Amino acid sequence: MDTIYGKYKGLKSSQVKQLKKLYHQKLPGDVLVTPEFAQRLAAISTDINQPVCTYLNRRGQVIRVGVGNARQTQIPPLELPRYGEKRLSGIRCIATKLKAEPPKESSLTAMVCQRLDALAILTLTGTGKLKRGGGATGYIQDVYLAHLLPRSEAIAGEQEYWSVSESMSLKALSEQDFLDLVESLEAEFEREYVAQQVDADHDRVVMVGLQADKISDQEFEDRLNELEGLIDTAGGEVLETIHQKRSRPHPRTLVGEGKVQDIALKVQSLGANLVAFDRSLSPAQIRNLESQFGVRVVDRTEIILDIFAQRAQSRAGKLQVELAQLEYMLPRLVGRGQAMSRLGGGIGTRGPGETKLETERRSIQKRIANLQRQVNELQAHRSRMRKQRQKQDVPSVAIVGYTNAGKSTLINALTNSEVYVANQLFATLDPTTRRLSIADADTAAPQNILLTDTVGFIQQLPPPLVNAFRATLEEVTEADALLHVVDLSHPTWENQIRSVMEILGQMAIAPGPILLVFNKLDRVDSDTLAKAKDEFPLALFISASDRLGLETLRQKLSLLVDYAGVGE
Ligand SMILES: Nc1nc2c(ncn2[C@@H]2O[C@H](COP(=O)(O)OP(=O)(O)OP(=O)(O)O)[C@@H](O)[C@H]2O)c(=O)[nH]1
Ligand SMILES: [Mg+2]
Repeated sequence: MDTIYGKYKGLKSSQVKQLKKLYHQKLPGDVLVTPEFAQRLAAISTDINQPVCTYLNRRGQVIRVGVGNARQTQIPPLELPRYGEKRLSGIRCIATKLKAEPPKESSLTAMVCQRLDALAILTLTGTGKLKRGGGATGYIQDVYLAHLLPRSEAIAGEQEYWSVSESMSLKALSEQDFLDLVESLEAEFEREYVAQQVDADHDRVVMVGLQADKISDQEFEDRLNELEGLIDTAGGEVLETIHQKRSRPHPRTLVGEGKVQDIALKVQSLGANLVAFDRSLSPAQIRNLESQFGVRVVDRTEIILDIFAQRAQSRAGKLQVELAQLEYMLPRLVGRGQAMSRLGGGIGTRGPGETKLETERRSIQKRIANLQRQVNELQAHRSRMRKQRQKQDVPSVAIVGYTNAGKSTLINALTNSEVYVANQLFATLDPTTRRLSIADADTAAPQNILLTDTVGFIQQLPPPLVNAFRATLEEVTEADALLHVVDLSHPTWENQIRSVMEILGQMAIAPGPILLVFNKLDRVDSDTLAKAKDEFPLALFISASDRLGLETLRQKLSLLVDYAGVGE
């Protein structure tokens, strides 16, 4: 109870003692601050020639004393007694300021991030008188009172997220009806919260991108657009995008300290419940960021995993997704566990909490081993099926490509099937194989081939997914030949080709011959078409949905399997 926070090093022990004594003060519950407390705080602050912040709960108890401004002494959200956009945190800050000027934006931001009941700023005169018996007078010049604004008011008034009073007297401040202020604010927050819940069946997301040196502005923008698409597919709504250029990521929080504050402010002011990063975050980074934002933090991998989890239909699909999720989760268990035990709070929870965590970890490891075994069985089963097909000498062709390229549309168009097609990322998770009859290139005799539609690729495919989906991906590597479908109407089609080739290159078994097929021709302008034809003279150009160029594709398919050396 007598820790002094902030920059108190170099203070005399008598001064530290004075600061610690502030913890013994108790104010009446219904006043913001008493003149006596304010003057005494100002006297200490004047003595040490530094700003001092005190944090009080609604019972009038001092719960934190810190040397420095409101930003430097702030309480991390997870350590606040209560936290959530529905209410205020129940803590107010009484702060001194050496210069006679209104509070700075960084202090106000800190107030928003902590959802403080109020922030009172006392500016100093630089002198004053100590009275006998410990009282003080004359230390305070101007007083400002700041508090959060309900969102509707902030938007209507095109103001910031806070309101700051004109300078007032200490007497006026101490006569403020404090309880009335916080109660009316909270009623408004509650109303907004309920209104928001009504149409909130989705996550409200603040998206964060970090632009490294080597990435061009265009590439960065494309990546963020893709992340927004992923969030949208996962069922979230991006309320705001924040980015930062930085040559080296910050080890603890990825983005810099100032940006962390910006993000926290946005989270609070927009009522977001999720922050999504366009990067992989380490378990420690997630932990640090969550404690600053007070809401869940996810990285790109977790979003992709979430989409896969929502999409998985078959037993095999669910199995592989669960495996990927657990593999991703295991190293992160420690962090979330600590956050949780802190929420549970207090003496006695820590020991058993850790033990429980250890048990949990072991049971997850067991489950992973179990799932691995099942995936191995699946892999063996698929491999037996393939062997059988090979015995029958039916050539197989797998359709691969970036997600949303039109692979499923193509297999439907070629084989009159009804594989699920949607303008979503990762619409297909489970491979589907269909028989296709084509005319042999040489003899014109009818020939059967097997066409397999598979899961789409994406740049930087998360490693746990690659591992978990190896049974599915083997359908690709074990096929006699590949059709690589590219959405030529997509602005980043060239990068998408590169990403797909990279992923294919990383597979254990080298794929057979690849036929490049540019799709969505109906939506492509002539310049792009000319460019693609120039760069890829051997490619085919089709529109799967408009059934354009499919006849040529059938002919080429026959040549392709001939070339692959099967089915003769
Ligand atoms: N304009 C146009 N749209 C197409 C064409 N082919 C597919 N689409 C659309 O593109 C979207 C994605 O098609 P899918 O066939 O589901 O793509 P996919 O490659 O299977 O995607 P994933 O399974 O998610 O990896 C759908 O909205 C299709 O209607 C085309 O030739 N032209
Ligand atoms: Mg598909």
